[in-house]
This record gives sequence, structure tokens and C-alpha cells, in this order.
Amino acid sequence: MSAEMDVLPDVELAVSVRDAYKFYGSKKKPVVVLNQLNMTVARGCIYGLLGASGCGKTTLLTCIVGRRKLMSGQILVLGGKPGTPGSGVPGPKVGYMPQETALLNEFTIRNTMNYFGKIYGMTTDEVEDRMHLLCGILELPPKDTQILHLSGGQKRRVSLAAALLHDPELLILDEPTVGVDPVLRHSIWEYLVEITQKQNKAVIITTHYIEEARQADKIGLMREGTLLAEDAPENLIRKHDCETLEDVFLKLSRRQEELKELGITSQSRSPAIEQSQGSIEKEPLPVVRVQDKVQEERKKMRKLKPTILGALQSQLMMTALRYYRNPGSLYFLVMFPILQLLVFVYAVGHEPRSLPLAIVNEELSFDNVTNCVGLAEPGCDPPFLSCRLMNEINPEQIVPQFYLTWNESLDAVKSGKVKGALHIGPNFTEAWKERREVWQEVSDELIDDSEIAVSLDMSELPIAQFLSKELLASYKRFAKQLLQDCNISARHGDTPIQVKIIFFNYSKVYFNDMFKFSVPRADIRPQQSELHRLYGLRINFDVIFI
Ligand SMILES: Nc1ncnc2c1ncn2[C@@H]1O[C@H](COP(=O)(O)OP(=O)(O)OP(=O)(O)O)[C@@H](O)[C@H]1O
Repeated sequence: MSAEMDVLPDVELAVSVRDAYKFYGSKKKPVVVLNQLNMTVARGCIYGLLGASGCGKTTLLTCIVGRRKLMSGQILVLGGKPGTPGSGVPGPKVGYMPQETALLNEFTIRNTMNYFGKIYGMTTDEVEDRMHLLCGILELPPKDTQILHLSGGQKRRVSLAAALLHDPELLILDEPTVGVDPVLRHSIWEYLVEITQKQNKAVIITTHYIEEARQADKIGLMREGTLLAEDAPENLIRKHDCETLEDVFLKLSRRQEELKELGITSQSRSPAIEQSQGSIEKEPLPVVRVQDKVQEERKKMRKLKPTILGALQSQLMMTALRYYRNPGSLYFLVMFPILQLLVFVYAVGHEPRSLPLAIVNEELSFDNVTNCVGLAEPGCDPPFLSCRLMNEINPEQIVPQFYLTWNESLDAVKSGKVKGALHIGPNFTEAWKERREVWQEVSDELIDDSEIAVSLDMSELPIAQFLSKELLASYKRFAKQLLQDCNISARHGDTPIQVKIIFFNYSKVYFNDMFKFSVPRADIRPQQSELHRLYGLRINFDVIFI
């Protein structure tokens, strides 16, 4: 084997595998699947990889196409290492037909071909031409047939067509002829012979039909993760003095066992072949008894009635088993929503803090403004009402930044330095007091003077809404305290809208009870309505997009 590798120049090599070693499971309990395996596939040849079920063929092929990695050893495919950038493997250089078809039931044959064609960068015309050719060779059903409606064998042929579609240099086919009738199997082989001989392509094919593999140029007999032999079929038969390839395989398998007993090779995995050979055939039941049993079973079956509960139970059992076998997914299923919730709560769940707000207070000189909290005196008649209001603003949530003029503060909002701007006019306290005194004849000018203007940056709507809510709450606290200090019920400072929350009574929704507006009537409670005129806070939602 190695001698041949040395003889073949690199350009003639399609695949070379050297000392491939791979196991599944943990390091403590490894299940060795590839055990120092060597393999050489030349261009322009069909390589038949033969071996019992579970001997590691699929594992080897997936390593060659770069879907799995070896623990040690080396693989070269068309001169490059599979899985490395620029190697084209996996990619356009290789066509791989896996053992399990990976087709979407929702697609038609044409959709499937277009899908794979697009992956390989083919144009629609190129896909159509290749599809036409392959549909003929592989006797595929009409191109618009949905995959869902294909038989198992037909699906395998579509999968084979997908592997052949982009005309790759190397074809790796994992049991492509399973479920294919002998005539079609013959035409598939004919096609493979043609592309290898005329187009110098290389094909690696696994099959369980040993005699079918006689058409291959070279055969690798694989057992327990190693290649027992690798040569042309006729050479193998001649060298080992056998009549069939099956006999060669048996002879070499026996020899491998003998060597193992002598301790010449080390294998850590129990051989599947021996296991199957070791099974004891059950004695067949007499025909009459079998028929009786069948009748008995039929009677039992008639009594069976599928129930929804039974279906639910089996569904539950299946789901439980699935998670039991794949605990990682259960962890993901439980932990992911928790993580999502935590991220959400952390990111948007809590209230914003330290929001900068521009304050322009024309009631005080600039130096005094920064020290406004110290000027907030208690009582019904304090000198600076604006400071009483400032005092109610929660410093953890709103951080005041003082500006001299309204325009400056608006510029700060526009430039994103602050989230909004609050303006208190020069006659605020005076106007507010006068408004209280002469509330029945209060002029619009006086109302303007006693109002506070707020402009918010609406480009961050939740922040603006939060600021608006906070400022209104601060104002309410301010108004209530002031009312109390003036021996007026603090309830007069409440907004005259009572929002009542009711619980939904089944599907019936009492819309009328949802919101109760108790607007005070001027003739009954003149004081309250006037107080609301007095304590006006105007929020101007000036939309400022930065
Ligand atoms: N992902 C995996 N994890 C653990 N063991 C695995 C895994 N895949 C395969 N095996 C085991 O590795 C061994 C080789 O499997 P592999 O599929 O390569 O065999 P194979 O020769 O292709 O078999 P077949 O001809 O039946 O497809 C088997 O014993 C299998 O149970």
C-alpha cells in the first residue's frame, strides 16, 4: 500500500489517508473506529470500500470530506487538507452523497437541484442541463414531484443526483445503490466508469453488495477500523487464492483475528461480525402453531382502540426519552428562556437612572440655581417655589444640568448631551402666588408665567416617557406638599382621572368599567378645578431627533 503511495505522483492522487486514528466516546472509554488506517485513491479510478456494518466506513468518508476530524494521522484530498481554506473540500471539488438522505420534503426535485446548484454557484441553465442528464441516467420521477411523495429508493437517487450535479472531481458515495433495482444499479455503475475513465474523476463508493464492487478498479477491505487489504479485485482474488471477494474478506478477517490473539494488533472495540455470527438461530415453530398464534394476535388487535390519551402518552414518552438521551438540549430548553429573561430584565426591565436634564431657572441667578436645594424653604409661602419643585426631583434618576438660556438648553438636547430641558420663568413664584390669590380672574399671561415648560428628546421614546412620568410625579409631590402646608387637602393635587383596573370576566370585557373619568364639576367643587388651573405643568413634547 505504502509502496503504491510512493510510486504515485501527487497530481495523480485523489485521496491519501495516513495512519488515521479516531475514536468516539471519552478518552477513558474510547470506541476506536479508525485504527492507524492507510488508504490510497488514484484519480481516474473507482474505489470500492467494503466492510461490515459498523466497521467505520462512514466515519472515514466524513473525515475525507472534512465533516469530521481525525484524532491523529493525515488526510490529503486532491492535494489539500480537507476543511482548510482554499482546499475546496468540503466544497465544489467534492460531491458527497451521505448514507442518510438530507432532502427537504417540502422541495420538488427541481427545487432541490436548484438549491444545491446555487450553493455551488451554478446558473439556472447549467442546473437545468445537468438535471436533464442526471434525471435520464438515474431514472428520476418528473422534476416537479415533491420529495415527500418519493419512495426511499427514489430519494436516494435524488441525493445521488445532487452529489453529481456540479460535476465534482471527487465523488464520495455512501451506499448509493441501496434500494435500487439491478438494471438501474448497472446503469449507475456504467456512468461512474465513464466519468472515471473519460474525465479522470475519482469515485469512492461503499456498498454492501460485495460482488457489485468487482466493477471497481480498486477495493479496500475494511474491518474494525483498519484496511485488511487494498488492491484491484482480480489481484485480491488471485493473491489470496480465492474464488470470490467474499472468500478473500473471510480469509483476511480470520487472519486478523489470529494476529489479534497473538497480540500483534490492538483493537479496543468488540467486533460486530463475530457478534452477528455468534447469534443462535431460533428453532422455527410448527406451521399450525404459527397460524394459531397469528389468529390469536388478530383477535387481540381488533380489540385495540387508539385513544387520544394513548397518543399523548406516547408523545410524552418520546419527548422525555429525547431529552433524556440528549440532556444538553434540555439544559438549553430550560436555561435559554431564563437567560433571555435575565438579559431582558437587565437590559430593559429596570428604570433608567442618572438621566441628564437641562434646567433653566430664570427665577434665580445662575450661582443660586446650582444651590437651589438649599433655598427650598418649607411652609405655605416660601420665597422660591421653583426650588421646592427642584427638591422633589429624584437625583438618582434625574441629574440636573444648569443652563443660562432656553436656547442653550435646547441645543444641549439636540446635541444629545441631555435627555430633555425644563424651563421655569422669571416670575414663577410670584405668578403662582398671584394665581392662587386671584384664581377666579386669572389671566392667560399669569398662567403662562406660572407654568413650567419641558422639552424632551423624543428620539429615545422610552426615556422621554420615563422623564415625563418622573417630572409629573415630582410635580405632584411638590403640589401636594404645598397644599398640605397651606392647610388644604393634598387630594386636591391629584389628577381628576381615576384609572380603575378590573379583571377580565372570562371572555367578556366591560369596556365601560375600564376607565372611569370623574371630572369635577365647577359648581360643586370649584376649588379643585381651579387648583388644577393653578398648579399647571405643561409638557411640550417637542420632537427632537438627533
Ligand atoms: N457520532 C457517533 N458517536 C458515537 N459512536 C458513533 C458515532 N457515529 C458512529 N459511531 C459508531 O462508530 C462505529 C462506526 O460507525 P460508522 O457509521 O462509521 O460505520 P459504517 O461502517 O459506516 O456502518 P454502516 O455500513 O452500517 O453504515 C459504529 O460502531 C457506530 O456505532
